[in-house]
Amino acid sequence: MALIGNSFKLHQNNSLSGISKMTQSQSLRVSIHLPKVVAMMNSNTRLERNFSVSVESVVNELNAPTAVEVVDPTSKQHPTAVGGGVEDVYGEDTATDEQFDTPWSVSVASGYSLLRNPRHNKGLAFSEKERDAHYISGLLPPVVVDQDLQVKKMMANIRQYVVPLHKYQAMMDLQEKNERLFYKLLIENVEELLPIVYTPTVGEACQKYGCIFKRPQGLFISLKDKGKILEILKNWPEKDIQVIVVTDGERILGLGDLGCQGMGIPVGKLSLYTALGGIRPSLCLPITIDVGTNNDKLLNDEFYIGLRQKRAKGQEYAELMNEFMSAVKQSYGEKVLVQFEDFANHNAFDLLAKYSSTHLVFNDDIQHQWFFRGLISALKLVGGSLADHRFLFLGAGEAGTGIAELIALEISKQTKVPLEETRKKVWLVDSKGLIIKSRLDSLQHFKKPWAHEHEPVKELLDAVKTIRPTVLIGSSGAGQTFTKEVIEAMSSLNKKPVILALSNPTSQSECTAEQAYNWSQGRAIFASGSPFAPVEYSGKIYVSGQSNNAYIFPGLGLGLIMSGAIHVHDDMLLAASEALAEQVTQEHLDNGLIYPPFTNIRKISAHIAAKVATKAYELGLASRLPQPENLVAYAESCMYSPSYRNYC
Ligand SMILES: NC(=O)C1=CN([C@@H]2O[C@H](COP(=O)(O)OP(=O)(O)OC[C@H]3O[C@@H](n4cnc5c(N)ncnc54)[C@H](OP(=O)(O)O)[C@@H]3O)[C@@H](O)[C@H]2O)C=CC1
Ligand SMILES: CC(=O)C(=O)O
Ligand SMILES: [Mg+2]
Repeated sequence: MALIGNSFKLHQNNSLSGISKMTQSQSLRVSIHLPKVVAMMNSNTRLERNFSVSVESVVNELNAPTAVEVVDPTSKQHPTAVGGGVEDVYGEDTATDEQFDTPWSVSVASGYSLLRNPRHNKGLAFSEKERDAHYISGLLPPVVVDQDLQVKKMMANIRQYVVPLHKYQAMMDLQEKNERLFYKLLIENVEELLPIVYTPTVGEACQKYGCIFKRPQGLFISLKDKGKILEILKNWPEKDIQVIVVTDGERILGLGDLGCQGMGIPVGKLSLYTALGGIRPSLCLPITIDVGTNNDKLLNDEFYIGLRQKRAKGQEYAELMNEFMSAVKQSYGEKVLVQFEDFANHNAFDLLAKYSSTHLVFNDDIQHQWFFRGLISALKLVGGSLADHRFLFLGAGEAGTGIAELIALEISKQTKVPLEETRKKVWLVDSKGLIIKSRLDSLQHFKKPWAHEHEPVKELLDAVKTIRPTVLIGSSGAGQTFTKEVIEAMSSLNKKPVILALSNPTSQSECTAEQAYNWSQGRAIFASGSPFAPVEYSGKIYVSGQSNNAYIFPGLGLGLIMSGAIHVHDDMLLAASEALAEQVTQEHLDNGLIYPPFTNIRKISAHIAAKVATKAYELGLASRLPQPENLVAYAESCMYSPSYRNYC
């Protein structure tokens, strides 16, 4: 909870600072969640004890009990109850009911510290009245500007940078200085800024995270914290967390093991939860679990910021993850959503399977229902039913086998042919070649269902020639593997070859848009994980789609939170992907786009959230009752708005 207006701060160790600057005439509002306080008083935990002391301290120190107003924010009369009025007791928009589970540490920002508080800082947009009321007159030049002008100015600044990483750094600086302006910029310029805060630039940011790290953007939990993870979670300033994105940094995009520097990924994903899905920033917590790294370059880099040891595995790894997952539940309750991100496949499948029954978890590197819908759109352009097509994947890991299974399941559903049979429509190539029966014994468990009868084939080009796929999907993390020969072979087999290069970032994309269109003489139906600029081929402009899970997880998260879902069910993921598919219009398809543009992503997210929530209610997995009548409208009303609040 934050209070604006007095030079006063309550610290977790019970001390008060700046109290002498207060006069009795200055009023101080302390807004608390009364039921929670009762719980706090009955408890012995560090922060909770502090709270009871804190309110007393405030009253005693001021010697003016009437100056402390204790407000029950659950009261209907409370001015900030819903939708964010002008008053901003919580320091941010308060749109969902969850708002009342506020943190109980009190921090009061004013004067110089207010300008350094990213959640409340408005920079030159503080009005004269606010400047007077909050002791910031003189700290800013006299001009007062509105937020729109600030957006215009920041965009001009960012556009001056030529190097994408410099744009990334400018965005991160902004996020650390003025959170609302950061989100307004991102929301209003999503097509331009998504490639900066997300793939591809976030990949380079992770590679250089050791050098660009400035201030905490999330929590680092390492092997050294074993036995203390619960305490570490308490060091994060927010106590009401609803979404965690966690990585252990072992498979960062297609860039491999970046150890502790993988932090850029949870930070980037969570900024999309807010910008694209409307989940308040304070509810989001990026976490990196540092169990070491097997990346020798990092281990030998004197500036590396993580543990300098090889990765822990086996029991040591499992115990740390287990403590983490328990601590998360104990700290934030059963309904905190944990998204596993960019774990290597030897851990990712097991973690998802293990915690699916006990926690609200999902992994968008494995669960690709959204992609499947894009594929259906692509096939509309080519013709034929799903069962008429043959699919070849380069890459048989989390993404490849996850998508392959969805395809086989859907063909089985449509044709009533058993799954074991429909899987034969799908072939996968890994680093050792085509996955076939004779390799069965040495295959990882997730590859085994894809081992079909065939002669050994080592190279992708030979696999294309012998399997004769209609759809080629890149999920290898290996850049430039769809060579000219491969795409020409696909084009000689198909009038309209479907080529989907999913690997991120751009450097790891199996081919570029330009290559796909040039080498197929403009006939390819192409989409990629990271965005490519439009391409001109033979006088025609080709705009390729971005096939990326960013379409789905922000809306999915919002739907889970607003329904109070207690488990992620596959049908909810399917509902999310159906909602996405509904947003693809005939006009998009006519332009070769199999996904809608990101420009309308908040609207898309509201639809996804509503479909997910509807499914949660249908399945009896929603805990937030009664069910709102119009879930799309409700989703929209829950969304975080980055507009400034009025502090007077
Ligand atoms: N667009 C999107 O939204 C998403 C994109 N991705 C991207 O997909 C890529 C793969 O991710 P994920 O499946 O999790 O990774 P995994 O590590 O689980 O799988 C990679 C697979 O690619 C194979 N492979 C690697 N290099 C080659 C090569 N040169 N030739 C043939 N096969 C190769 C590996 O073979 P082997 O098993 O033999 O080692 C493995 O089967 C990443 O780049 C990631 O960024 C992932 C999720 C979503
Ligand atoms: C997009 C994503 O999650 C990945 O490339 O891993
Ligand atoms: Mg990922």
